[in-house]
Amino acid sequence: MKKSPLAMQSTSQTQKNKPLHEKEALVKLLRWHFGHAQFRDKQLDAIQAVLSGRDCFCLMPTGGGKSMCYQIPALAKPGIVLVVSPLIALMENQVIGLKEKGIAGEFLSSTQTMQVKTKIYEDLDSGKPSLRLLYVTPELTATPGFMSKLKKIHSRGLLNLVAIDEAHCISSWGHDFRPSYRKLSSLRNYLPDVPILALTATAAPKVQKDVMESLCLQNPLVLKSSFNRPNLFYEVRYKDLLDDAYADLCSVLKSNGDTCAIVYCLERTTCDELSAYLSAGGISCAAYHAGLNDKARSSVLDDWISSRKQVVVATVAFGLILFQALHVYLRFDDFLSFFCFEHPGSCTGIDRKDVRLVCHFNIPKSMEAFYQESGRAGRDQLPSKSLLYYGMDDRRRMEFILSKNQSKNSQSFSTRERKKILESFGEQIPVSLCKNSCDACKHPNLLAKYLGELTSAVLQKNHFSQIFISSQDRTDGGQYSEFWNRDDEASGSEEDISDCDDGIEAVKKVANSKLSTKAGLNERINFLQHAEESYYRNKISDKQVNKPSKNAVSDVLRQGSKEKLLNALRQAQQRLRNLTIEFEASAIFLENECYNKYGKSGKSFYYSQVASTIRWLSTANSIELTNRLGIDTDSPSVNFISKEEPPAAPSPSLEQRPAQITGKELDGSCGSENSIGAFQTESESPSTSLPVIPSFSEFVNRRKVKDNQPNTSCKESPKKNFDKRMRLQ
Ligand SMILES: Nc1ncnc2c1ncn2[C@@H]1O[C@H](COP(=O)(O)OP(=O)(O)OP(=O)(O)O)[C@@H](O)[C@H]1O
Ligand SMILES: [Mg+2]
Repeated sequence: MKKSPLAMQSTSQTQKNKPLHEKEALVKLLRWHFGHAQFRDKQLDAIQAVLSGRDCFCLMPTGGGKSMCYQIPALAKPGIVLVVSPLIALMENQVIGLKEKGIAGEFLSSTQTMQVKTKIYEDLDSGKPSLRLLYVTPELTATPGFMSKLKKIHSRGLLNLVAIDEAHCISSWGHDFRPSYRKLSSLRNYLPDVPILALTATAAPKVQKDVMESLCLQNPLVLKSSFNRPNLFYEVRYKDLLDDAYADLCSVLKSNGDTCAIVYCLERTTCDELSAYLSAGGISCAAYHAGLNDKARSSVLDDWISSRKQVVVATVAFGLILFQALHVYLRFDDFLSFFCFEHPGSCTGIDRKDVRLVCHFNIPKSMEAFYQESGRAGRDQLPSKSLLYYGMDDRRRMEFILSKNQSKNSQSFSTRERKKILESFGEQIPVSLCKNSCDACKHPNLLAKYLGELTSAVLQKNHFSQIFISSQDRTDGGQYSEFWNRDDEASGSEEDISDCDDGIEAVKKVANSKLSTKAGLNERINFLQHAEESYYRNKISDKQVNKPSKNAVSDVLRQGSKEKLLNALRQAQQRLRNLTIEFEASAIFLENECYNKYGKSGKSFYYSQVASTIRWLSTANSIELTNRLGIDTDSPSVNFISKEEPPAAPSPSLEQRPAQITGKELDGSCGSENSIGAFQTESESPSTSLPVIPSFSEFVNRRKVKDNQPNTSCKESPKKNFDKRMRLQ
């Protein structure tokens, strides 16, 4: 609704030594032009400071009302306020808003026609410009032509203020550095007595200092509102614990009813896929990213702003690179295309007041970006929500991108988001300030449960992507263990432990696999052992265990393992000669055992059990083997060719384990001593049930017992012992 500007107080007011503009006159302007009853926190202080000619640095939360701090001064006295803004779209957005209120505002940018620009310049040169606010990009202020026009306006005493919006872009410490903003430091040289107002919503203390120094602010009034957005509820959901994050988001949007929402994604492809999925689920939504042509983008924006579309699924460019802005930042395109996501930028100013939900479907690149983007919600100060989907894969990807981009590490978004956000801007707050407006405060137990499950899931997925097979002294004397990461393991299913022609050789081959981690062997053994124990302690809920994940043991893998076990059994028969068993049935039996014990816990454990079994087969003597396979002779899967009841092997007492190999065993006779690797859990004596292959923990514990035994004989190192067996083969 257009209104004529209120009659401005003449400068004669200053003769009465009254502050140039008293509060009630300014409140009148606020009510008359913008319809707001009162100034918000710090707005009046900033306005009065700049009207009195003082520099001001103003830190206000997203949606806090920073624009008012320069729009009111433009109405309070004749002349022009110059506003420097990083985005053409933001400038256009504000100028449209001003014109609707009858306030003469314009913006200058490379996207305008010469005709429009000429008209603006003529007004500026007229000596009595009608313009009150002129928005420009930092690039334009750096051009000599524009600066000479500005100096002319200034020489006529018509330049009242230079406002720099999104001032954090000046600082390279900021999350949104714009090199062109650095040029603004020359403004002070050319316009020494014009007050400068720097405004931002996201600036940590270091950035604040950098901004004030770069702009050469003189004794500025520093106003810092709390970054807190009390009307925002922060929630984190963990993708690694969800069956389907897409479906989860769809149900969240549906439960929100027909409210307006923004969903931020890292990449265009995710935008398109997610938008299509949500549309198919009945959500009125559209994708928005720089891959759309200008026409498509402006229609998506119009539909969303006019509520024809409920949800926009956008790359972080949404508040940043709208169709016009692209022309200004074109040079960034090559940078963008490399990361195939939009210009990482402060998602400023898209001023739709009633955004009730902002969802980050991928983790944002920094806390500042998260704050800016989540700040698009609830700009009318009504209760709104910020929902972040946190996934380990997303985090790894973001860290890769940031490492390429030499930026700060991506933040870990876990709990107490509000507290973390405010602290990242240097604002210490008591947890009580949150007043249950984040999931950590509102549902602490639920969150603790999720984090526990997430830890186990991540351990199983990420740290168990390494498989521990056994430890041998390295041929070069160093210590190593057979850790290899999941990729090897996956590729290893063709050429790993027993695909070589000799099981022992195969174990050696695996044993020589290079380390994939830097930690020492013992630390890794301990780590893996604790992880295995804690895994079984906080067993992931059935839903998770049964969840088909890429770590599941597939039939193909099981078939491969059975073949390996079959090979190992054949090699044992060659070694022991007098062993007559049904190989196929025995291999199936042993593989079943591995699967029954570890199949549900994922590939890592299952593989290590198969490997342990193969290692055992390569060292067990006939008695142990027949015991292992023969006690349960009724079992359909195990039939012995030899009919006589195999003698039950005496259960080796603990101190004998692991026994040394004796010459007798090596010639295949069934010595009563144990052979290396013949572990049995003390709870099982051969007569009652099969000797079990030690679990990883048992294997480690036995190793520790052995390592701690007094060195009564010059024990052969497993390596030497290993070679001896090789020679005797
Ligand atoms: N004193 C006030 N009373 C009520 N509403 C206000 C007041 N000042 C500003 N607003 C409204 O608050 C909303 C956000 O204002 P503005 O766009 O200036 O915020 P901002 O601080 O620039 O946010 P951002 O950091 O996201 O750019 C606008 O809709 C504006 O009309
Ligand atoms: Mg703003």
